[in-house]
Formats: sequence, structure tokens, C-alpha cells
Amino acid sequence: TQTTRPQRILAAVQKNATRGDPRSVVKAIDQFCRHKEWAMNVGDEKGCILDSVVTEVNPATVLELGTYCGYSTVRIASLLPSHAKLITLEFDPGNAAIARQVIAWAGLADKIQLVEGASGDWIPKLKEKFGIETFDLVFLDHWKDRYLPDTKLMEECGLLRKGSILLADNVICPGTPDYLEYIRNSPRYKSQYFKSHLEYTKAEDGLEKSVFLG
Ligand SMILES: O=C(NC/C=C/[C@H]1O[C@@H](n2ccc(=O)cc2)[C@H](O)[C@@H]1O)c1cc([N+](=O)[O-])cc(O)c1O
Ligand SMILES: [Mg+2]
Repeated sequence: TQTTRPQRILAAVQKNATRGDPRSVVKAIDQFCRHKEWAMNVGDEKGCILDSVVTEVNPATVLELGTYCGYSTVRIASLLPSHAKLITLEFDPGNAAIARQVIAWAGLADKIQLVEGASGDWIPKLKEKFGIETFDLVFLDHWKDRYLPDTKLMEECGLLRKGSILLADNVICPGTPDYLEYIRNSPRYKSQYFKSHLEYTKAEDGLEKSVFLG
């Protein structure tokens, strides 16, 4: 019977990556997606920009919207300080099941809380459920039409503080025009565009980094 793309990504990790070595997990997925089968991971080129932002922010609390197979989850968590926590939201149970195994292979399960469900349902519950005050860093990489409503929801729920960083994938391809328009014109944010390429391709894409000003 036919396997799914996430199942094939997990198989590539289990075949080519070393248990407990997050960078080898990242490399195994990039090799597979560049040479065997494209998949919507943030990828190696934009991943370097992600790494530099994570390192600069050195966050104690991170929210990721859109786990998929856990590529960026592992990439971010591998750079976090020891007591830092990353919460990642995943809607599709099949993707979540794969991501849990990728995260476990990387040896990062103790840093990561994978929550299954819709961002719109879970964002209002994160404070009470996980004892979170605010997020130092939010990585947006889920459904592109959810970036704007979820950003407004995070504001309303008091999950952002002065200096919180939002980092959004795919602001060019597939594109998030309503989010970009809002975030670039709002007096409550200072934004910066990091030009790059769509993962594993020559097409333009980029990351938008925005600081919440309070
Ligand atoms: O569509 C894209 N991403 C959508 C991601 C969606 C992921 O977020 C989850 N989610 C989690 C929580 C939710 O509330 C909703 C969905 C979904 O279950 C899925 O796992 C995309 C597409 C391209 N592309 O080239 O076409 C490139 C990219 O880098 C992309 O990120
Ligand atoms: Mg993406």
C-alpha cells in the first residue's frame, strides 16, 4: 500500500540520521527533499536565516504554528538554551504522528510540546494550559490565510510582549499578502524582509521578521 510523503521523510531520517543528533536529522531531510522528493520544509537556505534569528533572540519561549514533519521544530529546538520551551501546533494527526517520531529521533522531545489541533482553537488556551506568559519568538509556517487572524488573536490574548519577534515563512511564495500588508503598516510592529528562495528551488521567497512594539 502507498506511503505518505511524511512517512517517506521519516524513513529517510531513520535511515540516514544519527539518533540524538538534531543537525543530522535536518541534513537528512534536506538531502531527501532536494534530491528525492520536494516537501514544504522551510529548508536549508531559509533555515540559515531562521537559525540566525533564533540565535539572536535566544528565546525562553517559542511558539511554532505548523509543525508538518518537525523539520523547523528540530532546527529551532536544537539552538535553544537548556530550560527553553517550544510549543508547536499541528492540525493533521498524520503529520503530528510523523513529527513526534522525527522529534524523538533528534532527541529533543523534552524541549518540545507538540499540540494537535487548530491554531485558532489553541492560541486562546496556551496561557492556562501551559503556564505561558508571553512568547519571545513565534514562527509562522502554517496555512497562509491563518497568519493574519492568528497574529491578531495572539495580540488579543496577550501572548506578545514588547520585543516579541514574529518570523513568518512564505511571505512571497505561496504568499501572505493580507498579513504582510497588516504587519508592514501597523505602528505596533517594526518589520524586516529577508529575501531568499523557496525551499529547494530557485523561485523567490523570503522570511518577514517583525518586532512587536507593545
Ligand atoms: O502551504 C504551505 N504550508 C502550509 C502548512 C501547513 C501545515 O500547518 C499545519 N497546521 C497547523 C495548525 C493549523 O491551525 C493549521 C494548519 C497543517 O496541518 C500542515 O502541517 C507551504 C506551501 C509551500 N509551497 O511552495 O506551496 C511552501 C511552504 O514553505 C509552505 O509552508
Ligand atoms: Mg513554509
